[in-house]
Amino acid sequence: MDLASVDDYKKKAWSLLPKAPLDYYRSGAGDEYSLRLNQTALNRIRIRPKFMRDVSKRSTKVNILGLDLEMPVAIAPTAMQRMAHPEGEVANARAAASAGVLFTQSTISTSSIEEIAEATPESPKWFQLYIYRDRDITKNLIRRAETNGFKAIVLTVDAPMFGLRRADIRNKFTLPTHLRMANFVGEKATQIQNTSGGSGLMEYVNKQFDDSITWEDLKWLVKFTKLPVIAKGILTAEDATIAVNCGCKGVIVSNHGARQIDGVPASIEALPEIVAAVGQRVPVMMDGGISQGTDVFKALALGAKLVFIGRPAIWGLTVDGERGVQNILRILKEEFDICMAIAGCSKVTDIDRTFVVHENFYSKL
Ligand SMILES: Cc1cc2nc3c(=O)[nH]c(=O)nc-3n(C[C@H](O)[C@H](O)[C@H](O)COP(=O)(O)O)c2cc1C
Ligand SMILES: CCCCCCC(=O)C(=O)O
Repeated sequence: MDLASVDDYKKKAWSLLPKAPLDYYRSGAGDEYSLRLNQTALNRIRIRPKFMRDVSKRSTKVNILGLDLEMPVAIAPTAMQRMAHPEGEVANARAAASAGVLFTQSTISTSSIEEIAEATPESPKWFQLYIYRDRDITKNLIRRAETNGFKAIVLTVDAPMFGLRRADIRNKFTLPTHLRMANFVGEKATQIQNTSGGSGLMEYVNKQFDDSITWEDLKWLVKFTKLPVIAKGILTAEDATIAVNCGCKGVIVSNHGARQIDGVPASIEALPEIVAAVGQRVPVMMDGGISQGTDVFKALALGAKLVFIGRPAIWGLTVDGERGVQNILRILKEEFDICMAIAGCSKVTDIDRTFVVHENFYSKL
């Protein structure tokens, strides 16, 4: 098998995608220091395996906010997936459904809420929300997610503005004309225009997204929707505590794939302080740099209940559509299961803080 790891899929996808979509998917903010850090920080964590523990019967299953999931890996919301494959988000959601994992749909999708619901009526899915200046647009998205079987609203809190993504500026990035922002048919928010000569998406976001939002808006959202609300993009204990006090039923530790501010910590670095702050009250989840089963294990050992993958699913989608994402999920599940077994864990709840140390631990030797 020549595609045996997420990294194999990444390399293949990079060779297939045209420059502008590849740069959009791949890149991070600024000099991309935090982008590299998302993975190097994971590599600085060492697993402390504990042997001879009868791991003959194992399960990778978890339950998150009432959802039974085959493994603690979910699909993160990523925008505009039809640039990667003609079936875009629909293929990604179908792959998640067949693997029994959670799919999160982005507001900025090239497939609509209704298309995702029709393609995967029974499977677990959450809807990721950006708050638009036009509150009617925002309310309409929430109501459609509710009536179409989505089980939570994931409010992304780290995007009052678009991060400085130089590749998109250089490429004058815009959505190819055969694609559409599928959640906004007939509304002004459908179109990305590029009047600035820079990134069209940056222009769109800075025009449409509400940069005045505060925690009061989160409180409004918690009241407005009957679904649980989860805050995504949390990087500090302070914000995690506020989010939970505002009524969030979960938090996602994330630096947005390092696409918003360069110089922020890796998500895995921020995770422990957030687990310490709110981990007894709500599930703490994380994303950023997860590319192997051992990364999943490390995040869980540091207190995450669920991890998300963004780019890895896009690489799978690019290479082979629904089947490509299925393979990415299969690879991660196998790798996670093998890691659990050899480290001495039969079930996900066996994984705890004692299974990892920072590499500095060994420099004392
Ligand atoms: C191409 C791309 C598009 C994204 N679009 C969104 C989005 O629409 N909403 C959102 O909350 N996060 C978005 N993110 C961030 C992801 O949800 C997630 O936080 C990040 O990709 C995780 O890092 P990873 O790509 O290393 O797995 C996007 C990330 C990428 C790479
Ligand atoms: C930060 C707002 C960006 C909206 C577009 C989708 C997205 O989140 C991304 O990272 O790209």
